[in-house]
Amino acid sequence: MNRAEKAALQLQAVAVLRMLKETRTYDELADLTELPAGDLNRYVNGHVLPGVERARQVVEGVGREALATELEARVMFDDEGYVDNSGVVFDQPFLDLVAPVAANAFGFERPDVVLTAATDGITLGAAMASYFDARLAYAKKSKETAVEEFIESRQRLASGIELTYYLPASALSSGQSVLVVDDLIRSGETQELLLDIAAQADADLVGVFTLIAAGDEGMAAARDLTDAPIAALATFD
Ligand SMILES: O=P(O)(O)OC[C@H]1O[C@H](OP(=O)(O)OP(=O)(O)O)[C@H](O)[C@@H]1O
Ligand SMILES: Nc1ncnc2[nH]cnc12
Repeated sequence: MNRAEKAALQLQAVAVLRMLKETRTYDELADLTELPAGDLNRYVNGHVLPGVERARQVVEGVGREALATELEARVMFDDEGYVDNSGVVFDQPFLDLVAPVAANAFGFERPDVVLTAATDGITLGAAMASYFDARLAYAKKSKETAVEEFIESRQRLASGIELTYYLPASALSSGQSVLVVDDLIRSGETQELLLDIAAQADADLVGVFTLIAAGDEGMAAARDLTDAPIAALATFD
């Protein structure tokens, strides 16, 4: 890890601690993190930065668990099992915290491109792309005006409806490394289309990350399509 990467990790830990502090006293934060309350106060107020090892523990351990708990509290299911995740995907600062935690906890390599599906994947995709200093590409259900060449992927869903995603061909090139992300994986149909687009582009898949796995069907479908790591921040039955 070079100096800049260490500094970034230390600042991420401070951001995680500040998020946790919003709903906790310093004593509660000390219990949760097993760090002294006085030190935590100095980190949260920006007077001192946590050391690199402490920062790593906060980001990988406490950060991941706390973000998963926060995510679970914000996601609503209706009577038919549909997910309302607007409390998460509309909150860019929250997603900006998820990105480093997910990247560190699940060990994704830095990609050249983060690929997602419009619409709800875009804010997570932007957070991940910004964290990795990578480009963001999002496939859409319609063709962008004035773009001439697309990579497109179509499949007939279980419902009989056909779903097509289009990505401007210039957004993903042969040999580029790509991390596929989305807010939700349920049936896995969207993942199949995104992974097919990555394969058509001849890109190298470094992994798949979703905020929410609703059941295992979609995660299993994605696992069948790649050996790259596949991770969810939270899983719901
Ligand atoms: O695993 P699956 O069953 O494919 O479901 C997951 C997909 O469903 C949602 O998008 P949706 O198709 O509702 O489009 P939207 O983001 O435009 O709402 C979500 O953002 C994922 O992309
Ligand atoms: N909001 C949603 N909830 C559950 N499954 C979905 N598949 C696509 N959108 C969904």
